[in-house]
Amino acid sequence: MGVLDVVPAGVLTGDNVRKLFDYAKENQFAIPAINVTSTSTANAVLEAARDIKSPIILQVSQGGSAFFAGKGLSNDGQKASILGAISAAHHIRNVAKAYGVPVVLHSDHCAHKLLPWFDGMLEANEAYFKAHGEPLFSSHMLDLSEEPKEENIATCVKYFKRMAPIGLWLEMEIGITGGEEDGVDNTGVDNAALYTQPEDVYDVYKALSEIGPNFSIAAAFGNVHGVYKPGNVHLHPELLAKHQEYASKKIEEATGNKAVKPLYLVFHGGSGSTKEEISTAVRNGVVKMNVDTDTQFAYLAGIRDFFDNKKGYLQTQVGNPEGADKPNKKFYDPRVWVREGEKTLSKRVEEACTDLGNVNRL
Ligand SMILES: O=C(CO)COP(=O)(O)O
Ligand SMILES: O=C[C@H](O)COP(=O)(O)O
Ligand SMILES: [Zn+2]
Ligand SMILES: [Zn+2]
Repeated sequence: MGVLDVVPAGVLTGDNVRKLFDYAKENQFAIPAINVTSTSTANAVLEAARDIKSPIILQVSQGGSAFFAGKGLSNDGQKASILGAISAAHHIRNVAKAYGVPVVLHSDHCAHKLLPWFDGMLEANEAYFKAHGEPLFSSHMLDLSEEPKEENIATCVKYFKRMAPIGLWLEMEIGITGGEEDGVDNTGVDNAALYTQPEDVYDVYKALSEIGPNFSIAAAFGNVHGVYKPGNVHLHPELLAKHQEYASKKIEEATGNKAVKPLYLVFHGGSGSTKEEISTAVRNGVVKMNVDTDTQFAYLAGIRDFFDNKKGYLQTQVGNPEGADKPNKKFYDPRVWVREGEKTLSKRVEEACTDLGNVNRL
């Protein structure tokens, strides 16, 4: 039995998202969530998933969404980020089935000051639900981890009550991801905030599970966005086992039911992580790992190497090392050099899938 026996190809919504994550948890693998900023990057990620027969998660950040709509648009009131996220979602929905893989369509960190972006996407989901009986996206992340815990949870509860009835998954963050995210600079946060405690994770579980089962928790275990000199990031994915055990114990006390690894956990800052850190995280119930920085670098690599290797063909429209009258159109056509970035991006996505055990899963 494979993933396609459990969920269909194309964008998943509602309980299908949970069915996919349950299947991943039961079979000890996780799915990478790759940040996409254009149709080119989105297609390259889908292509990788198709080639290695894997389900995949595509996500847009607030800045990535604005880029999708075009940097030339004003982002006053998050207008461009809302429009870009909707455009990305429609594009991905339009092509996902053709790639033949199940896709989770997600939006990334949304801090308090970015809530108007979230509100705009939520309105689009509600309108789409009215017309099609399912939301436009699969899931969204709320990141109120900079706020006091009570406020973080209360805001998640408020939004989840609106999301659950239309079949949207919620990812929330408790404990802070270090480094930089969307204009939020977490480079100097207190070290303790980078490691979430089991009691705090359970508080989230308790509050959200009263509304519905379709949510995940990005509990911090030293995660940092970006890639730094070795030794600067101290990841402790083994701590995630304590969250699962604590939640199991509390659930059993409250209901009498035994729950094995009841939490759906999310790994932020996947770039630069070791294979060992990744497999420990998966063993402890991580179902989604975000990768952005490494795939950004991978997209550049193909284009950079093309420019280096074809330098003599890219200086003028006519004239190259093969002759002064030779045209260079087939070298400067963006479909040629952008494609080189797509190929190297696809390879890096395949590597992320391999690290997570997400290969040949359809
Ligand atoms: O967590 C991420 C996006 O939310 C990605 O982090 P990296 O850029 O470190 O891979
Ligand atoms: O927050 C983490 C993601 O890598 C998003 O990054 P971004 O804001 O640069 O798009
Ligand atoms: Zn955060
Ligand atoms: Zn993140």
